Amino acid sequence: MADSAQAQKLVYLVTGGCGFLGEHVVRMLLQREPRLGELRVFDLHLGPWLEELKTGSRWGSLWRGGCGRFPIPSQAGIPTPAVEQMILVSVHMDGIRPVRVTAIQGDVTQAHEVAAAVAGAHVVIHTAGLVDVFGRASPKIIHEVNVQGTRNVIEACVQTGTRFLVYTSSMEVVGPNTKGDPFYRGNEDTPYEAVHRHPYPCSKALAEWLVLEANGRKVCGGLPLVTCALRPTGIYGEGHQIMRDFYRQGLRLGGRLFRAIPASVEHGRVYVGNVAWMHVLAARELERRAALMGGQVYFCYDGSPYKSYEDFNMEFLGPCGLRLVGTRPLVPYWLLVFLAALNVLLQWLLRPLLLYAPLLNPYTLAVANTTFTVSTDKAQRHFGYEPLFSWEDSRTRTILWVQATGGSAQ
Ligand SMILES: NC(=O)C1=CN([C@@H]2O[C@H](COP(=O)(O)OP(=O)(O)OC[C@H]3O[C@@H](n4cnc5c(N)ncnc54)[C@H](O)[C@@H]3O)[C@@H](O)[C@H]2O)C=CC1
Ligand SMILES: C[C@H](CCCC(C)(C)O)[C@H]1CC[C@H]2[C@@H]3[C@H](O)CC4=CC(=O)CC[C@]4(C)[C@H]3CC[C@]12C
Repeated sequence: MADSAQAQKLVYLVTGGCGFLGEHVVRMLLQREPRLGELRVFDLHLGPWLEELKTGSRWGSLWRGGCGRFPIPSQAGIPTPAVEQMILVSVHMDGIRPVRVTAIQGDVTQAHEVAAAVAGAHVVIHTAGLVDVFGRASPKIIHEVNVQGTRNVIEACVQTGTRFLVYTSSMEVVGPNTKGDPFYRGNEDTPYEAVHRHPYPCSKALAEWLVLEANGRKVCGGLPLVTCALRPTGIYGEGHQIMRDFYRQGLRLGGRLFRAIPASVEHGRVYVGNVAWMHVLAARELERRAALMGGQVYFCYDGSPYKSYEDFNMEFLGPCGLRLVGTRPLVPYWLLVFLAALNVLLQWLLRPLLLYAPLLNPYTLAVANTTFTVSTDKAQRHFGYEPLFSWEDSRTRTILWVQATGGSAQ
């Protein structure tokens, strides 16, 4: 990748580009990546928001320009997945410039679809994943999407000559572990016994390992692949479905939520805009700092305060009119453990009839009830990451989003 913005226009691919985080990564690239020439947005479900980009009708106006539907040519005989292209004029930080946005409806578990999307890309940001800790999907599907999907992305890079891969990992790769050991303000080198049983963290850990292992592999053309993995803590912000679920639950309960977790348990959280910014920066710096960044992991963090999961949510839900009842948990912990186990049983019994997947289960209870916070400057030292959004900004943006969409079906 060349240094000047004029010298080379780069092709970026964002897998999972229509998800909660992926959408923010896409928008961040359009706003803040001066060398962006083409942006490929790959997702199983494209959703309506890409269309809305053209009119700028969601989260502020970014866009002007036209759109056309036409197939991209099949690369090296590989059949292409469903593709829509838009030539858009992005209002970038440093001026107005054309960017080709290519929406690709595809499945990361299908190697040929991934290869077609990756061919010709300079950088891949792989955020696609199945985020399920509620038992909605089977362990097999979680493994297929998160592990086999990641393997397909790596192999596609190797086959097609794409050299730079940023992977969205998770704090869950480290913990909380099955013993519930606290991880207090830890960094990437803090010793911690990472032991998992749940399919989601197991799959993320395996996928992260694949990505890091692939660093240095020769891609088509003979140059080495450069990879790194970012490990966000619990992400919040515009588009966070669980936050909206809690808001709606609070409204149903007459404007109240009931404390279940002690206020002393700290749970790490990070604003989605800062997670997106960290991805954009990491992707940008991977070539220049390949020796330093290649094969590395980075916790993804910002200035969000260390609080319990519920107290943190109240930073947004409070200004939206909800109240958290109780300074201490209202039900004893043993009862929560019992209810969580009961939910597992009910999920199993009801499975032939319906999908019962409540928020409370033994895994989510353990995660919410175990201190896990990070404090590190590794990303700052390695590629100059500083949060783009202050805590006040992040909070305001999230509150406005909850207020705007909390009661609607959006
Ligand atoms: N939400 C959170 O708190 C955290 C999320 N992460 C990671 O961040 C990434 C993004 O997560 P979110 O945006 O929260 O989830 P999300 O569910 O909103 O986004 C994931 C996207 O991947 C797409 N996808 C799923 N299966 C696919 C497949 N087979 N082929 C192509 N696309 C597929 C989905 O359609 C969705 O748009 C995931 O890899 C997740 O593991 C990491 C840490 C915390
Ligand atoms: C749903 C949980 C809160 C329920 C509280 C209860 C049991 C009292 O009703 C959420 C608590 C912690 C969340 C997880 C955490 O933020 C880390 C995550 C990282 C990821 O990579 C994916 C999402 C998640 C597992 C996140 C999921 C919801 C919680 C378990």
